[in-house]
Amino acid sequence: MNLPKEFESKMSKLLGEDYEAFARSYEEERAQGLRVNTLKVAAERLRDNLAIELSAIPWVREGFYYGKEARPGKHPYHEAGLYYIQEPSAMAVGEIVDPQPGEAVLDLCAAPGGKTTHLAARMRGAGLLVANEPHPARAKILSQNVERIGIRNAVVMNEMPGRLAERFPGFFDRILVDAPCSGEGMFRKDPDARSEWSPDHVTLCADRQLDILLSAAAMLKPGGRLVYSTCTFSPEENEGAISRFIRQRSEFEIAAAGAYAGFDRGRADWVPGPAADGLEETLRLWPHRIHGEGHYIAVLRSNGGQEAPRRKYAKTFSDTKTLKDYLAFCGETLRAAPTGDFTLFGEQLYLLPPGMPAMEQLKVVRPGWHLGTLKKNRFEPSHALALSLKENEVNQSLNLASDSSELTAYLRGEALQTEGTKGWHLVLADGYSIGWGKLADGILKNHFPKGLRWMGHF
Ligand SMILES: C[S@@+](CC[C@H](N)C(=O)[O-])C[C@H]1O[C@@H](n2cnc3c(N)ncnc32)[C@H](O)[C@@H]1O
Repeated sequence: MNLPKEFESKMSKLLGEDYEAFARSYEEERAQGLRVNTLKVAAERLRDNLAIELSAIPWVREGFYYGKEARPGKHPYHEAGLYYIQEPSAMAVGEIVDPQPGEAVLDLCAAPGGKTTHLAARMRGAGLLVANEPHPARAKILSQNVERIGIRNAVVMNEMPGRLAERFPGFFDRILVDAPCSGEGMFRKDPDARSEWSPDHVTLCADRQLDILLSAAAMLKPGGRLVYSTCTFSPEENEGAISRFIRQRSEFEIAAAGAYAGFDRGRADWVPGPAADGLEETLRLWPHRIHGEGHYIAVLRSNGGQEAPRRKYAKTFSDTKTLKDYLAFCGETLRAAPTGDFTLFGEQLYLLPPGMPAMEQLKVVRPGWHLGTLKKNRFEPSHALALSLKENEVNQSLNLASDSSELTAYLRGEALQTEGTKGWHLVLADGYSIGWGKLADGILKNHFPKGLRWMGHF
């Protein structure tokens, strides 16, 4: 593989006798992984049911390697959100953030959503997860992944970290900064990272990382946990960024990130400038030591900072007049109506996660659990609602085998012939929700979203 020359000589100086093994790893096949969405299915169960050979990734209990011939992205279970395809080393980050149900958690650089979807599964639908991504097109992809994975308690935003810091001082229990970086750890996977690399780009990334960390710090509760990760090797962006940050925010200290077989320790001796205490508690993941790409992970704990001021909560409503058609839909279709703090964006009805602060003047892509559209005199359920429901939560469903021609026809957008009660039916693949259909006179009208439909190449 053609690597930038200056990168090679820098790594050779840093790694010394390890450099040869490191360089050889670029000639090897990269690892491919999927992480089971435990909001929907237990890891062992998916492993038993998916006709793809999976082997355990040692550092994450719901993560598996799959072989290079397998195409898990083209399986109905992927459409049903039963797993997220994620680079194996990246799965260590969610494991180390370790969010708990009921907490307020921020994923500040979140697209396309690998870590967001991991954090959500660990939160088990309880608490508030804010997933933010400043790049608009990437924020949209993040939002689609939140939908597919069936997350009910996430708000997706499209803001710069500084704007969020003004609005959420001292608010979050845990924050993840999975920072934009020079991507040296992804050279095997991503040719663009190779062609964009330069020493100046490394410096630019390091300065931006410091800015993002300072914004994140302002949003953390006293005693909160801030996890910083990159997919690069450069000390400037890793131990260096952490050291510069702690010099500016002395109430932070490095906390132990844990010990995992094959993971190395951070290197204080590589820091350009004064090094923070405790860098040996941070983690370096090397492609020549584990079956995964390069990563760096640091855990920071705040021992001071700002208490959250009293805040304004997001505007909600609960009048049954506005909700009439929604409640009628729930009565017919669902065993229990989702209730809580409702909000309307145009005619789109959402349930806010509990404790969500006011969002005025912020760019919000998804303000919570999307229930559907309040049309004139009727309610149309959303794809997000379908993907977050289980078979035992609906009155009518149509369960199709994942390898059946009926399911393929459904995923292509075709209507299906079936008998049953008139009205909305949750369509399932082997018992896992995949979309809506509306039945009348023996024909199930297809409500699988047009943009997701399977075309000829499947
Ligand atoms: C490493 S990627 C995040 C990957 C994501 N966490 C995941 O697991 O799927 C970094 C993200 O940060 C975003 N980003 C770029 N500049 C940023 C900034 N100034 N503040 C926050 N995020 C930024 C990028 O657009 C990119 O989506």
